[in-house]
Amino acid sequence: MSVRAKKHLGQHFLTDESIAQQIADILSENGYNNVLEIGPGMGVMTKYLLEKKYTTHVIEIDDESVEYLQAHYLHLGPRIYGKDFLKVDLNELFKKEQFAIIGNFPYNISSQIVFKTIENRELIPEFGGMFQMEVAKRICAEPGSKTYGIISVLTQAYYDTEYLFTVPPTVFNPPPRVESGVMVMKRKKELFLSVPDRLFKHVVKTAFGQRRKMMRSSLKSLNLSDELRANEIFSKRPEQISVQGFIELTTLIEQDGISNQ
Ligand SMILES: C[S@@+](CC[C@H](N)C(=O)[O-])C[C@H]1O[C@@H](n2cnc3c(N)ncnc32)[C@H](O)[C@@H]1O
Repeated sequence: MSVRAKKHLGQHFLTDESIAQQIADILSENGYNNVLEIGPGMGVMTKYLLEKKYTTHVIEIDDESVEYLQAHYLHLGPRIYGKDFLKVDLNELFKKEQFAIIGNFPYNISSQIVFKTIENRELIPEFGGMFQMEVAKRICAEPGSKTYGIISVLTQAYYDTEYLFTVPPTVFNPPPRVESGVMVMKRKKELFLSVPDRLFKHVVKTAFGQRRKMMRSSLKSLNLSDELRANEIFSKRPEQISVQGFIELTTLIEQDGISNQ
């Protein structure tokens, strides 16, 4: 028995055991006793996770895969949840204990997985696995590069990210149309920014909404004072501004808002 791949669930099963093992090995195993695998499918990575010292939890939306996992792996002790990762309450699932996330993620909900991780960062010190290569590279991109954008800044504000290696479509069944990339992120010491998350997110999204323009025009809708708009950061384009630069900019905008009231 094997699981029939369902396109709407982003199911591309990894067929190369050594890559599955390499991905299972990317977590540091420090500072937590639990690991949550998102989308285990037929468990190609799960069996390597089960050899580690932590408790392995897996969450899978597809009933057929859940049945397969129960039949083949239940005796090895994973906690299996037949649920949608995007809908589950992680605090309730882990009773406020720290856990790492790993997976060969469903590519159709990649950014949502990353954003949910950031929202729950107090629980999640480490996150690693495989995305569509372009998404993995965007998450890890540095300022000045073509791929540097909203997801790079919003992730790197809270996590240090590292792109590890590229995986070709030929090692999946069915093969995806694009290459895949494996990356890892480690939570920064400071869990909270010195500015409100919502304002930071709004500034970053507004700035990259018009990525070719200078900040002076892309942030026009924020009604900033002329004095602030004269600051040299406003003559830059968003891709030239570091994560720290965006935090400083948000501080200035917050103060400007206060002094404008
Ligand atoms: C790219 S496949 C990887 C399967 C397996 N880990 C492997 O490497 O062969 C992604 C898996 O995520 C599951 N999935 C899709 N959406 C999900 C969601 N919202 N919550 C949990 N699992 C999901 C799919 O059913 C599928 O098994």
